[in-house]
Amino acid sequence: MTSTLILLRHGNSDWNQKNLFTGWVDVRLSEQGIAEAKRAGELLAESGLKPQVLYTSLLTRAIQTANLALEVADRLWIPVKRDWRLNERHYGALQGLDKAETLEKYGPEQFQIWRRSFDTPPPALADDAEWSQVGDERYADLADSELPRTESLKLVIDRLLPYWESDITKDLGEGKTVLVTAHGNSLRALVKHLDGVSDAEIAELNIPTGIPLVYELDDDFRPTGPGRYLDPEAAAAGAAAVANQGKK
Ligand SMILES: Cc1ccc(S(=O)(=O)Nc2cc3c(c(O)c2O)C(=O)c2ccccc2C3=O)cc1
Repeated sequence: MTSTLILLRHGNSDWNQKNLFTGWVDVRLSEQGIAEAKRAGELLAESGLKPQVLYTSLLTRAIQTANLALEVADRLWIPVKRDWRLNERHYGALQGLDKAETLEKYGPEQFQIWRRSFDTPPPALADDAEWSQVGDERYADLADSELPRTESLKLVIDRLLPYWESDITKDLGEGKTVLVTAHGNSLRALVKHLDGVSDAEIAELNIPTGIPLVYELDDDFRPTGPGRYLDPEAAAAGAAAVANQGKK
């Protein structure tokens, strides 16, 4: 049975505005991000797509984005499943730092290594650090050994794909239209799997915020064609903006 998958990256957040590594720090959408989420709802409504189940991470910015978009699309009533395995990449000891602080603390060489690496995580965040998630109620069901203190993109993929296989594909297998509202790196992991992007190329893939990306999937949950953004022009501009962020 074929199915439709809609990926939606949360809108701009308060820490995006401050250009801070956010990761698992639970920040809210900025006013810009709220507007982006509402626009995503308009694009969904105009497309005629009708999400039948929602998956989100445990982070407020993704949950807000989904709620705002579904409210505009008049689909707030659909069932929702939330899981940590859709969370953003954990940025370890970089959480809460901006680019300048990171360069000052670790130096440009290490900065570039991390930035370009697929499987080298930043230093682990100490359990007593200001932006640690240790003791956060939303992760109470995780064994302490399961709670990340830092992640590489590879580790994000390693924890996300089992959830894709065990949960998300079940709804897709029933022919449902599934909306996944998540984060830049967790969605990169999904797109890498769907489009067969190489380890070397994935770090250069920038998914724009607030623009639904739609895949039609076959019986094996493989795309029947390329993913399509519901606003291709805005998506191209958004992806370029994310890429240019790194050139400042
Ligand atoms: C908070 C922040 C710091 C640096 C930038 S950037 O303009 O330099 N671009 C940038 C930087 C990085 C990264 C990035 O994607 C990026 O666009 C990373 O993915 C990354 C992953 C693990 C450790 C460090 C990095 C990283 O420094 C953007 C945002």
